[in-house]
Amino acid sequence: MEKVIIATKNPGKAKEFIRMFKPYGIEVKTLLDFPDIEDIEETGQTFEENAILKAETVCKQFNQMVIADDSGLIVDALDGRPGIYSARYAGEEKNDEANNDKVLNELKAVKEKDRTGRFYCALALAMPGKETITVNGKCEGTVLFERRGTNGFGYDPIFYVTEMKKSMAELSPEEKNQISHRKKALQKLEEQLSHLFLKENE
Ligand SMILES: O=c1[nH]c(=O)c2ncn([C@@H]3O[C@H](COP(=O)(O)OP(=O)(O)OP(=O)(O)O)[C@@H](O)[C@H]3O)c2[nH]1
Ligand SMILES: [Mg+2]
Repeated sequence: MEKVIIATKNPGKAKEFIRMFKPYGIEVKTLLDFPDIEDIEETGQTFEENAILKAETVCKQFNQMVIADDSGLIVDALDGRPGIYSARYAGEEKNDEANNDKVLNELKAVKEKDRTGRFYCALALAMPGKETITVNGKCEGTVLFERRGTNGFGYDPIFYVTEMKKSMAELSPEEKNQISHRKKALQKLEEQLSHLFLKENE
């Protein structure tokens, strides 16, 4: 693979993908490079369905290999919410601060041991004339009682990563990219399609 379009308009995701693809020497463009492309309505009932929808729509428009990411935070005490509605949990305008406030508020009375959850990422790779491939990755943790850290985006400040003993927003970009749901999903894609992911010196 020489170049890939990531079908996202989320600047936080875009940054993470650009960094993750660096070692492969693969040219990455995102929809932030193509501001005229219209928003794709996420009408699916699952992360996978939405990722496929985004990847296939953009693949048709560009006739090129496209990866889409549909992701979100799943909180057990909230029956899986915000889930596929993570981006717009507190309203249509996609406000990270308001989303975090809403989750913290809903969990106000929930004890630490019951605040478990995970970030989930579904990736879909759409290729002209081929079957779309989907993979997923998860990152387990708990929801904090207040924000911690300033890195990352979205719910990162309120999500404590069990494996790292830090909030996601306290991790450096490199650290987050080693353990994130997004990285784990991309690793699975690489395992399935190793011939597309050769590093520059291989
Ligand atoms: O703290 C976070 N760290 C993460 O690593 C992360 N990954 C996803 N999310 C949340 O889930 C929504 C995705 O929704 P989503 O997949 O529809 O993306 P989006 O609408 O933001 O952009 P697009 O890719 O659709 O253009 C995002 O907006 C965030 O609220 C994350 N939050
Ligand atoms: Mg979206």
